[in-house]
Amino acid sequence: MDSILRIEGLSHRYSSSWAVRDINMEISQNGITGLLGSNGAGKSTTMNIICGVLNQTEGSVLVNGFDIRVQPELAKKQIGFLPQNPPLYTDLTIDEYLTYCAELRFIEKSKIKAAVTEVKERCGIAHFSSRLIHNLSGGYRQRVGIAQAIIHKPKLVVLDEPTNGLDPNQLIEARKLIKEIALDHAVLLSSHILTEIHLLCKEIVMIEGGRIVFADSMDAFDNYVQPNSLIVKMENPPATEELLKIQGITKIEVLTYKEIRVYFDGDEEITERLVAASLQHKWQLREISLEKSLLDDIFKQLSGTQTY
Ligand SMILES: Nc1ncnc2c1ncn2[C@@H]1O[C@H](COP(=O)(O)OP(=O)(O)OP(=O)(O)O)[C@@H](O)[C@H]1O
Repeated sequence: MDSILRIEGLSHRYSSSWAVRDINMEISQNGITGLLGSNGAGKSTTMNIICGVLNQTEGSVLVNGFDIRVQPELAKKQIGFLPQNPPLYTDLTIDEYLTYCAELRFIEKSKIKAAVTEVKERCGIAHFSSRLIHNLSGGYRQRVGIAQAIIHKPKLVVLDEPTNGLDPNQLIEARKLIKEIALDHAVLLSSHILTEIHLLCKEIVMIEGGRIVFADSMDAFDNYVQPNSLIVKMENPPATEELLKIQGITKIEVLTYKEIRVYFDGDEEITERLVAASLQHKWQLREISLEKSLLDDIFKQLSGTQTY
């Protein structure tokens, strides 16, 4: 794989307890990779190490080929980081703050103004250029945080719970912005919310108790947690035996007169077969919904009961 980030055998211990244990992962040059895990799973620790904010106890992190411990300056040039608590100077205006960030990133003096203008446009904050950051809403502060993370055009953008605490409208806007950024950057994003990762990411790395419990494409994750039951509502439901004749259906549970739970194995083409049978026999199908596993169940399933 053409990777921008390669992590090998990464472990970290705070005083006596291990927060992260033997993390191995690789992410490619573009697209969004989601780091999913419940609170305390080790997401921030991993991200802080990737970005050189924290020195790991064991293992290595290579960013675009540069080891964050051996060549920290070169490695950090490749990274833009939005930590869980955005490092904003709230007494500065957006312009002042982003100019300062550009200087910290060693952007050439003559190019700073253009870089600030470009990033403000991209993050939709240009109209608030002279507003003090403490007078911005949470959503706009987050945009400023993202702006400082991409001002130097890093290859890898690391966003630690970037959508946390945003209201529904801000959430939609933030997702849009992150997707847009991923068009020309590799993005690693953490969240404890499966839906968030699902909506945004093409790859998913799930950690629990400091260890990776699942790492693959979002499609593979979907297959892994593939529901094997459907709720079906029909005006004129047939007898259970009729439904069991449909290929793939393994069990029927009658919930109410017009509502049944259908268990199936194999792929989701079962929905097409059900629709076709309903049309043919005039069962008057009104609704079909796949039953998705709850995140808690998936966590339990993936993390097992391992203790260490
Ligand atoms: N500075 C610290 N000193 C001691 N233990 C810490 C420190 N920071 C984190 N931990 C512990 O390390 C483990 C992993 O924490 P981490 O913050 O990386 O998890 P997280 O997945 O980011 O969770 P959250 O979403 O709640 O921030 C937790 O058990 C946490 O209590």
